[in-house]
Amino acid sequence: MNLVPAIEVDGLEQGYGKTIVLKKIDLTVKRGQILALIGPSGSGKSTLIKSIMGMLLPRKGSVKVLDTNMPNRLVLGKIGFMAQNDALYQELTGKENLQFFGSLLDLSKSEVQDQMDYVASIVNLGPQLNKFVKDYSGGMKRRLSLAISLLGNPDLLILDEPTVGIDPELRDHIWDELHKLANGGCSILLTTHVMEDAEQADQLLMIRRGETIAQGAPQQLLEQYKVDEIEDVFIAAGRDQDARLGSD
Ligand SMILES: Nc1ncnc2c1ncn2[C@@H]1O[C@H](COP(=O)(O)OP(=O)(O)OP(=O)(O)O)[C@@H](O)[C@H]1O
Repeated sequence: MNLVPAIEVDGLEQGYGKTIVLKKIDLTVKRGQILALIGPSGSGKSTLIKSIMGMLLPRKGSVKVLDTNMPNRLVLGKIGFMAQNDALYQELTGKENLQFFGSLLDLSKSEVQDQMDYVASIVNLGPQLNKFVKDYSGGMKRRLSLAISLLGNPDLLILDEPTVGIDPELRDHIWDELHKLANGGCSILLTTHVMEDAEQADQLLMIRRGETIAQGAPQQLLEQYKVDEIEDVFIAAGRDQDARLGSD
Protein backbone atom coordinates (compact mmCIF):
# COMPACT_ATOMS: atom_id res chain seq x y z
CA MET A 1 0.00 0.00 0.00
CA ASN A 2 1.18 3.51 -0.79
CA LEU A 3 2.31 5.10 2.46
CA VAL A 4 1.82 8.73 1.44
CA PRO A 5 -1.04 10.12 3.56
CA ALA A 6 -4.31 10.86 1.80
CA ILE A 7 -4.60 14.26 3.49
CA GLU A 8 -1.92 16.38 5.14
CA VAL A 9 -2.89 19.72 6.64
CA ASP A 10 -0.09 21.64 8.28
CA GLY A 11 -0.49 24.86 10.27
CA LEU A 12 -3.61 25.90 8.37
CA GLU A 13 -5.09 29.33 9.00
CA GLN A 14 -8.25 30.16 7.12
CA GLY A 15 -10.87 32.89 7.11
CA TYR A 16 -13.17 35.18 5.20
CA GLY A 17 -12.33 38.89 4.82
CA LYS A 18 -10.96 40.07 8.15
CA THR A 19 -12.44 37.18 10.11
CA ILE A 20 -10.18 34.28 11.03
CA VAL A 21 -12.19 31.05 11.17
CA LEU A 22 -9.46 28.40 11.62
CA LYS A 23 -6.11 28.70 13.39
CA LYS A 24 -3.12 26.34 13.36
CA ILE A 25 -4.97 23.26 12.18
CA ASP A 26 -2.81 20.15 11.72
CA LEU A 27 -4.23 16.86 10.56
CA THR A 28 -3.15 13.74 8.76
CA VAL A 29 -5.43 11.11 7.30
CA LYS A 30 -3.47 8.00 6.40
CA ARG A 31 -4.52 5.66 3.63
CA GLY A 32 -7.42 3.52 4.73
CA GLN A 33 -8.12 5.65 7.78
CA ILE A 34 -11.42 7.26 8.83
CA LEU A 35 -11.25 10.67 10.47
CA ALA A 36 -14.32 12.34 11.97
CA LEU A 37 -14.35 16.08 12.35
CA ILE A 38 -16.49 17.25 15.25
CA GLY A 39 -17.41 20.76 16.25
CA PRO A 40 -20.38 22.97 16.99
CA SER A 41 -22.24 24.79 14.24
CA GLY A 42 -20.07 27.59 12.88
CA SER A 43 -16.81 26.17 14.26
CA GLY A 44 -15.26 25.90 10.80
CA LYS A 45 -15.80 22.28 9.70
CA SER A 46 -17.07 23.15 6.21
CA THR A 47 -14.33 25.76 5.90
CA LEU A 48 -11.75 23.06 6.60
CA ILE A 49 -13.36 20.77 4.03
CA LYS A 50 -13.39 23.57 1.45
CA SER A 51 -9.69 24.15 2.15
CA ILE A 52 -8.92 20.45 1.67
CA MET A 53 -10.88 20.40 -1.60
CA GLY A 54 -8.94 23.45 -2.81
CA MET A 55 -12.04 25.67 -2.96
CA LEU A 56 -10.28 28.05 -0.55
CA LEU A 57 -6.52 28.68 -0.69
CA PRO A 58 -4.76 28.50 2.69
CA ARG A 59 -4.08 31.87 4.27
CA LYS A 60 -1.20 30.28 6.14
CA GLY A 61 0.13 26.74 6.20
CA SER A 62 -0.40 24.06 3.62
CA VAL A 63 -2.88 21.45 2.45
CA LYS A 64 -1.86 18.40 0.49
CA VAL A 65 -4.18 15.73 -0.85
CA LEU A 66 -2.66 12.51 -2.18
CA ASP A 67 0.73 14.22 -2.03
CA THR A 68 -0.44 17.13 -4.20
CA ASN A 69 -1.10 20.76 -3.34
CA MET A 70 -4.72 21.67 -3.91
CA PRO A 71 -6.50 22.76 -6.07
CA ASN A 72 -5.60 20.10 -8.60
CA ARG A 73 -8.03 18.80 -11.19
CA LEU A 74 -6.53 15.32 -11.41
CA VAL A 75 -6.71 14.83 -7.66
CA LEU A 76 -10.27 16.15 -7.55
CA GLY A 77 -11.19 13.25 -9.85
CA LYS A 78 -10.01 10.84 -7.15
CA ILE A 79 -12.16 12.37 -4.40
CA GLY A 80 -15.76 11.39 -3.76
CA PHE A 81 -17.30 14.52 -2.28
CA MET A 82 -20.62 14.93 -0.53
CA ALA A 83 -21.40 18.56 0.26
CA GLN A 84 -23.63 19.67 3.12
CA ASN A 85 -26.29 20.96 0.77
CA ASP A 86 -27.43 18.32 -1.65
CA ALA A 87 -26.42 19.45 -5.14
CA LEU A 88 -28.95 17.33 -7.03
CA TYR A 89 -31.08 17.84 -10.09
CA GLN A 90 -34.64 17.98 -8.76
CA GLU A 91 -36.28 17.43 -12.16
CA LEU A 92 -34.32 14.24 -12.81
CA THR A 93 -34.82 10.84 -11.21
CA GLY A 94 -32.29 9.39 -8.78
CA LYS A 95 -31.00 7.11 -11.53
CA GLU A 96 -30.60 10.01 -13.98
CA ASN A 97 -28.70 11.97 -11.32
CA LEU A 98 -26.32 9.03 -10.85
CA GLN A 99 -25.89 8.75 -14.63
CA PHE A 100 -25.19 12.48 -14.95
CA PHE A 101 -22.63 12.62 -12.13
CA GLY A 102 -21.07 9.38 -13.39
CA SER A 103 -20.58 10.96 -16.81
CA LEU A 104 -18.71 13.87 -15.16
CA LEU A 105 -16.25 11.28 -13.86
CA ASP A 106 -15.67 10.03 -17.40
CA LEU A 107 -17.40 6.76 -16.58
CA SER A 108 -19.14 5.16 -19.54
CA LYS A 109 -22.89 4.46 -19.36
CA SER A 110 -22.23 0.78 -18.82
CA GLU A 111 -19.68 1.48 -16.08
CA VAL A 112 -22.21 3.69 -14.28
CA GLN A 113 -24.85 1.01 -14.77
CA ASP A 114 -22.50 -1.56 -13.22
CA GLN A 115 -21.78 0.63 -10.20
CA MET A 116 -25.32 1.93 -9.78
CA ASP A 117 -26.71 -1.18 -8.10
CA TYR A 118 -23.77 -1.31 -5.71
CA VAL A 119 -23.85 2.36 -4.63
CA ALA A 120 -27.67 2.38 -4.41
CA SER A 121 -27.62 -0.74 -2.23
CA ILE A 122 -25.16 0.85 0.20
CA VAL A 123 -27.68 3.59 0.92
CA ASN A 124 -30.73 1.35 0.49
CA LEU A 125 -32.16 3.45 -2.32
CA GLY A 126 -32.64 0.87 -5.07
CA PRO A 127 -36.46 0.85 -5.17
CA GLN A 128 -36.69 4.66 -5.29
CA LEU A 129 -34.16 5.29 -8.05
CA ASN A 130 -36.86 5.81 -10.68
CA LYS A 131 -38.61 8.53 -8.67
CA PHE A 132 -37.98 12.22 -9.32
CA VAL A 133 -35.65 13.78 -6.78
CA LYS A 134 -38.18 16.57 -6.14
CA ASP A 135 -40.37 13.88 -4.58
CA TYR A 136 -37.60 12.60 -2.29
CA SER A 137 -37.53 13.23 1.46
CA GLY A 138 -34.56 15.08 2.97
CA GLY A 139 -33.01 11.78 4.14
CA MET A 140 -33.43 10.23 0.67
CA LYS A 141 -31.62 13.19 -0.88
CA ARG A 142 -28.73 12.73 1.59
CA ARG A 143 -28.61 9.05 0.65
CA LEU A 144 -28.54 9.81 -3.06
CA SER A 145 -25.75 12.36 -2.52
CA LEU A 146 -23.79 9.72 -0.62
CA ALA A 147 -24.36 7.18 -3.41
CA ILE A 148 -23.08 9.73 -5.97
CA SER A 149 -19.94 10.36 -3.92
CA LEU A 150 -19.18 6.61 -4.03
CA LEU A 151 -19.22 6.43 -7.83
CA GLY A 152 -15.90 5.85 -9.55
CA ASN A 153 -14.21 4.03 -6.67
CA PRO A 154 -12.62 7.13 -5.10
CA ASP A 155 -9.30 6.97 -3.20
CA LEU A 156 -10.64 9.54 -0.77
CA LEU A 157 -14.16 10.24 0.45
CA ILE A 158 -14.99 13.63 1.95
CA LEU A 159 -18.45 13.64 3.46
CA ASP A 160 -19.99 16.72 5.06
CA GLU A 161 -22.62 15.47 7.53
CA PRO A 162 -23.43 12.24 5.70
CA THR A 163 -25.75 10.84 8.36
CA VAL A 164 -28.18 13.77 8.75
CA GLY A 165 -31.74 12.52 8.30
CA ILE A 166 -30.66 8.87 8.17
CA ASP A 167 -32.28 6.43 10.59
CA PRO A 168 -30.09 4.44 13.02
CA GLU A 169 -30.51 1.11 11.22
CA LEU A 170 -29.41 2.51 7.87
CA ARG A 171 -26.63 4.45 9.60
CA ASP A 172 -25.23 1.15 10.93
CA HIS A 173 -25.42 -0.31 7.43
CA ILE A 174 -23.65 2.72 5.94
CA TRP A 175 -20.94 2.45 8.60
CA ASP A 176 -20.38 -1.23 7.76
CA GLU A 177 -19.84 -0.19 4.15
CA LEU A 178 -17.55 2.73 5.06
CA HIS A 179 -15.38 0.33 7.11
CA LYS A 180 -15.25 -2.08 4.16
CA LEU A 181 -14.16 0.76 1.86
CA ALA A 182 -11.52 1.87 4.37
CA ASN A 183 -10.24 -1.70 4.71
CA GLY A 184 -9.84 -1.68 0.93
CA GLY A 185 -7.58 1.40 1.21
CA CYS A 186 -10.09 4.26 0.77
CA SER A 187 -9.47 7.14 3.17
CA ILE A 188 -12.47 8.92 4.63
CA LEU A 189 -12.93 12.30 6.24
CA LEU A 190 -16.39 13.16 7.49
CA THR A 191 -18.04 15.77 9.64
CA THR A 192 -20.71 14.88 12.14
CA HIS A 193 -22.73 16.07 15.09
CA VAL A 194 -23.66 12.50 15.95
CA MET A 195 -21.54 10.94 18.69
CA GLU A 196 -22.32 7.38 17.47
CA ASP A 197 -20.57 8.35 14.23
CA ALA A 198 -17.57 9.67 16.13
CA GLU A 199 -17.15 6.36 17.96
CA GLN A 200 -16.87 4.54 14.62
CA ALA A 201 -13.96 6.63 13.34
CA ASP A 202 -10.28 5.70 13.72
CA GLN A 203 -9.38 9.24 14.57
CA LEU A 204 -11.23 12.30 15.86
CA LEU A 205 -10.47 15.96 15.38
CA MET A 206 -12.51 18.25 17.60
CA ILE A 207 -12.61 21.90 16.67
CA ARG A 208 -14.12 24.75 18.64
CA ARG A 209 -13.69 28.50 18.31
CA GLY A 210 -11.46 27.90 15.29
CA GLU A 211 -8.93 25.72 17.10
CA THR A 212 -8.22 22.04 17.58
CA ILE A 213 -9.22 21.24 21.15
CA ALA A 214 -8.68 17.46 21.05
CA GLN A 215 -7.29 15.00 18.55
CA GLY A 216 -6.70 11.25 18.63
CA ALA A 217 -8.32 7.82 18.51
CA PRO A 218 -11.72 7.65 20.31
CA GLN A 219 -10.50 5.20 22.97
CA GLN A 220 -7.33 7.19 23.55
CA LEU A 221 -9.34 10.39 24.11
CA LEU A 222 -11.75 8.65 26.51
CA GLU A 223 -8.76 7.48 28.56
CA GLN A 224 -6.98 10.82 28.38
CA TYR A 225 -10.02 12.73 29.66
CA LYS A 226 -11.11 9.91 32.00
CA VAL A 227 -14.70 9.91 30.70
CA ASP A 228 -17.06 7.29 29.25
CA GLU A 229 -18.60 9.22 26.34
CA ILE A 230 -17.07 11.08 23.40
CA GLU A 231 -19.47 13.93 24.09
CA ASP A 232 -17.84 14.36 27.51
CA VAL A 233 -14.40 14.59 25.89
CA PHE A 234 -15.70 17.49 23.82
CA ILE A 235 -17.20 19.19 26.87
CA ALA A 236 -14.04 18.76 28.96
CA ALA A 237 -11.74 19.91 26.14
CA GLY A 238 -14.03 22.92 25.57
CA ARG A 239 -13.78 23.86 29.25
CA ASP A 240 -9.98 23.65 29.06
CA GLN A 241 -10.09 25.95 26.05
CA ASP A 242 -12.36 28.45 27.83
CA ALA A 243 -9.98 28.48 30.80
CA ARG A 244 -7.10 29.16 28.43
CA LEU A 245 -8.76 31.77 26.20
CA GLY A 246 -11.39 33.23 28.52
CA SER A 247 -15.04 32.47 27.87
CA ASP A 248 -16.06 35.69 26.10
N1 LIG B 1 -18.46 32.50 2.51
C1 LIG B 1 -18.35 32.98 3.76
N2 LIG B 1 -18.15 34.29 3.98
C2 LIG B 1 -18.03 34.78 5.25
N3 LIG B 1 -18.10 34.02 6.36
C3 LIG B 1 -18.31 32.70 6.21
C4 LIG B 1 -18.44 32.11 4.90
N4 LIG B 1 -18.64 30.78 5.06
C5 LIG B 1 -18.61 30.55 6.40
N5 LIG B 1 -18.41 31.70 7.08
C6 LIG B 1 -18.29 31.83 8.54
O1 LIG B 1 -17.23 30.99 8.98
C7 LIG B 1 -17.55 30.36 10.20
C8 LIG B 1 -17.40 28.85 10.05
O2 LIG B 1 -18.40 28.38 9.13
P1 LIG B 1 -18.44 26.87 8.64
O3 LIG B 1 -19.54 26.78 7.62
O4 LIG B 1 -17.09 26.43 8.23
O5 LIG B 1 -18.87 26.14 10.00
P2 LIG B 1 -19.37 24.64 10.26
O6 LIG B 1 -18.59 24.16 11.43
O7 LIG B 1 -19.27 23.87 9.00
O8 LIG B 1 -20.88 24.87 10.67
P3 LIG B 1 -22.17 23.89 10.50
O9 LIG B 1 -21.96 22.73 11.43
O10 LIG B 1 -23.31 24.75 10.91
O11 LIG B 1 -22.21 23.51 9.07
C9 LIG B 1 -18.96 30.82 10.59
O12 LIG B 1 -18.83 31.90 11.50
C10 LIG B 1 -19.54 31.30 9.28
O13 LIG B 1 -20.45 32.35 9.50
